[in-house]
Amino acid sequence: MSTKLLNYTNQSIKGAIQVPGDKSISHRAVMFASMANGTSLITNFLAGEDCISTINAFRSMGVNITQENDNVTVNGRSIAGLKEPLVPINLGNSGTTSRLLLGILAGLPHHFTLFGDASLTVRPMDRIVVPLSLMGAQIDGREQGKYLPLAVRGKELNAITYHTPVKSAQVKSGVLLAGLLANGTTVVEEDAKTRDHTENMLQAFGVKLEIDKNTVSIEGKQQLTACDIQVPGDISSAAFFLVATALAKNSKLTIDEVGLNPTRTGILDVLKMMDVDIDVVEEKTIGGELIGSIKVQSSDIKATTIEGDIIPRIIDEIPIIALLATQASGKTIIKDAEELRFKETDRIASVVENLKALGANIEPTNDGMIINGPTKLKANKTNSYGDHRIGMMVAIASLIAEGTIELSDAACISVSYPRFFEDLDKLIN
Ligand SMILES: O=C(O)C1=C[C@@H](OP(=O)(O)O)[C@@H](O)[C@H](O)C1
Ligand SMILES: C=C(OP(=O)(O)O)C(=O)O
Repeated sequence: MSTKLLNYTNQSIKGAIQVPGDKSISHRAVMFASMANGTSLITNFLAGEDCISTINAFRSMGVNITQENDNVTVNGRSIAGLKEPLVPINLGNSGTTSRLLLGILAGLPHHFTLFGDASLTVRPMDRIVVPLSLMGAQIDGREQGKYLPLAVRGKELNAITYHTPVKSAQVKSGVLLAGLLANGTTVVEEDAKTRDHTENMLQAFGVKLEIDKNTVSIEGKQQLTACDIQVPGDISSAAFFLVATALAKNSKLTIDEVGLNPTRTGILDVLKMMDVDIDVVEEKTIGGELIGSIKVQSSDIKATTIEGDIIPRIIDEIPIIALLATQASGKTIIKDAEELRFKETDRIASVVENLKALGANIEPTNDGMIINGPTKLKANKTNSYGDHRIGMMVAIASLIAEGTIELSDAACISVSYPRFFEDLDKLIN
């Protein structure tokens, strides 16, 4: 296991940066291009481990995909042309690959076996297996298909109307993709709007959808037509440097070409609520995705309460928001975020354990955490437990913690941000 020593104490962040491509959009680009007729070019693809798992899954179904750094060319085979893989599909660490792919495989006339790493194997799959079974899917695994490994025997599927009990873009997307292969019109309703990259990109590939507030309808048996995709920078990766700059002394940073899809920009709302000095410029829309730049500088931070419908819009940013809250004046309360318990780690437990080890005043609750600040942080032993976002949060904590932090399992950061430390080192002076 890789241990990294982190000593960035009192460094400033300065300059301009473009973060790597968006993870959610990169996954979908490979999936939809593989299912399309024709050749699609994906630029600024995130070559992180999770998205490579998606590429490998479609290669095993006979799709010719060439990847050179962040350029990916996909020779789509059409949905009907996807072949039965001869080997089990390894989903690695990727929840997104698992839930979306299950939606596609459930309706193909083949047999599939799927497995993942130790973390993915204990993440819930019943949230997608249950609605797919209602559509006629045959999926089996431990505890009625609650967990990987799973066996899928593809079937003719029928449309459903499904109200998602969890606020999850992965569930919404998996059901919509099954709906694309099914007979009839599938409708997915959600209580709060989750990220809508599936809806945006399916339309770019020529699929017709109806969207009415938090309800999406898709008619089955539509074909996808190849489409070039330019992936915007990942705001979830940018979030680490936004918070780093707000926390570090004499710091000023511009992040260019970053995705500003409103279903993803909850972090910008939270930064404003906490008095962080940021300025956002919206520049263009490509493939239904808004792109622009964000400027941020060192700030005096104020505590806040974060709850309700904003949670799905910041779900992956909560670990780094928790670090910011340790330096805010007052009590920050994060609630309605029980979904954090089902990520690469139980992120309520792993955030609290690591920030406590660094001296923060933070307590877990059932559905979030309470943080009292500001507290001076001090180096200690920390552990990502294989969770990329926990690893990056600890690395950013090192800018304000006194001494050298020891981070166990730092290598997992390459799941979503392989060049994270190179970028951090470039910005420090
Ligand atoms: O659809 C997606 O690309 C994602 C949805 C979210 O998961 P949930 O749908 O489980 O909330 C998010 O945490 C994950 O990083 C990516
Ligand atoms: C939760 C995440 O990803 P996934 O669910 O795809 O593993 C994440 O990237 O923080």
